[in-house]
Amino acid sequence: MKTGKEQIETVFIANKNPLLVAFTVAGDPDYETSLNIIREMAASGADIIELGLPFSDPVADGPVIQCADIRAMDAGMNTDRLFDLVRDFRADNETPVVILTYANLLIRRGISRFYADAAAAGVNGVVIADVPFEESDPFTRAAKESGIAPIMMVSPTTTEERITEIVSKAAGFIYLVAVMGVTGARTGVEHSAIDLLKRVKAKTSVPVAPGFGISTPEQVQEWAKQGADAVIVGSAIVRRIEEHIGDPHAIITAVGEYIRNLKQA
Ligand SMILES: O=P(O)(O)OC[C@@H](O)[C@@H](O)c1c[nH]c2ccccc12
Repeated sequence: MKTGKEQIETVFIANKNPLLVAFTVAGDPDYETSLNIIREMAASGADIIELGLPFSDPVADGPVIQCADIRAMDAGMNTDRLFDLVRDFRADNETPVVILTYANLLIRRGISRFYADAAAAGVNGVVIADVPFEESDPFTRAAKESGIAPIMMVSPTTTEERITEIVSKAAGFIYLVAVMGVTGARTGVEHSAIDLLKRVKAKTSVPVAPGFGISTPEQVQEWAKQGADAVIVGSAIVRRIEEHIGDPHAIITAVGEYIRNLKQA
């Protein structure tokens, strides 16, 4: 059987066009609707699902995802429930799942235990929003032991030297932070990010996926043209959930329609 990390690699190899990584906060607005949202994202063409494990102090997140974190926590989401959610999704779906969260939640559970439980639930990769490269070793090691891809981040301010070190530890894909600041939809594609994509790709064969501020089909097309291996879209999806709170059916329709639009691009 393939490890979680190998399943991510397989999806990249099987697709010539850039992949779509679709983010949502686990348990937003509630467990059942969230499960239906991730099923719909996969059915509408998302190649990888990125699930945010909500945290009380999400320093890298903008207002849209912060509010989603609060909705999900109020509805009872936590680490155990996250793994239940992945397990329920896995009952009939093989789309790779990457968890996005903050270091505190891994440390609180015990780093090894977090990765072992994640692997048992069917998680393929883990991104930690607030661990600098210098402190990433215990996480990367535990990820490796569990067959989970440690997804590493690079940003426009990362030095050449650091990029070299980061890509040497990376697996699954590399998360290219396309704009400085917090998560949230923006327009256009910054030159510094395109330049960063070229610099990272020159150093590694691990796929590179820009995220932060991507929301329009035009941006997706631009990234495809520039040679991105995937694009990551978060806040724009979460915004569609927020717009239809109280109407689960409308949430699913809006998310599905939006994903299909991006996928076409
Ligand atoms: O929301 P945006 O701008 O589309 O960016 C993707 C992002 O949502 C997702 O990958 C993410 C959500 N929270 C994060 C925290 C850090 C890094 C990345 C993330």
